[in-house]
Amino acid sequence: MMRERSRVEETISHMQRAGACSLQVISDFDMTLTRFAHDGKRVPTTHNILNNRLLMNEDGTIKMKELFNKYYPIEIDARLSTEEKLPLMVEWWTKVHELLIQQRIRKDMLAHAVKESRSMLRDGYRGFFDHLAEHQVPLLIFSGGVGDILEEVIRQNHVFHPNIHIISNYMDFDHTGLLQAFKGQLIHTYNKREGALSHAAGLGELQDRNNVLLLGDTLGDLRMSDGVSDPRNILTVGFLNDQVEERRESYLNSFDIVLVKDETMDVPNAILRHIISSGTSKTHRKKVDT
Ligand SMILES: Nc1ccn([C@@H]2O[C@H](COP(=O)(O)O)[C@@H](O)[C@H]2O)c(=O)n1
Repeated sequence: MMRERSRVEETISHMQRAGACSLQVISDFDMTLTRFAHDGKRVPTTHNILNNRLLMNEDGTIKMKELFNKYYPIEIDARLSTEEKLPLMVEWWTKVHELLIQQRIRKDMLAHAVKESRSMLRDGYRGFFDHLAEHQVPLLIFSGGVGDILEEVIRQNHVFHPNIHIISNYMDFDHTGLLQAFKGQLIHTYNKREGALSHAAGLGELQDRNNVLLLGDTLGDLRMSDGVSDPRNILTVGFLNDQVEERRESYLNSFDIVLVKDETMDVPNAILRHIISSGTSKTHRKKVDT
């Protein structure tokens, strides 16, 4: 579904003329680059991958599920405003991080937990990651999930390429490899603007790339591009995975393109193929300039 077809086409056409050298991709991770569901079951988020007997005791796994069941419906509730949700999201993340710290999670078990999990990137992910890397288009992954797990998921799928930058919640381990804290400022669904301004704006590689393809699954993700300096064209794609009828209107009013219960990267891949393949490449532009 599209908001205003002609405006979307015009934006894509501007981005295509500017080509790969002007482009950056900013994406959320959980339920945007990863699938929402597979075979009728939810695919775990990075936080939920930690909810594994290898890492947590039974009491811990029960508490973590209870917290998910309490706060996730609030996160996606179309009747609540961002302002109403914000303190509750901080409460959720804080409680879960405290719980994970109490569980004394071991760093050397993380890869194993990811391997055992049902985590899955969306169909067509390889084309997405490889194409961006091949054309040296930076991919900024901006996630309220757990950075260490996120990295492991993309590593185990063999797509952790050098063009990737990650802003997320990273674990801090003590000298024996036990989780003792989370590093830096907490990132959750609805404070991505602050993260964008304090982290993304400083990434040198992103300077002069004023065309943005933004991918997200919540309205909070739209703020991920707030750190882009001098943006020219921003095309936003929203994955509407859950509570479709309740949220359809707000997604259509907020994202340029809305993908409903689409577990693939087909649409972002088609847009990227169009922008990257026929646009002005770095080498071509240099030749033209000289
Ligand atoms: N304890 C938690 C906290 C959050 N989540 C989900 O993870 C998503 C955050 O990651 P993004 O990559 O999407 O920013 C968020 O949407 C929550 O639903 C969780 O599962 N457990």
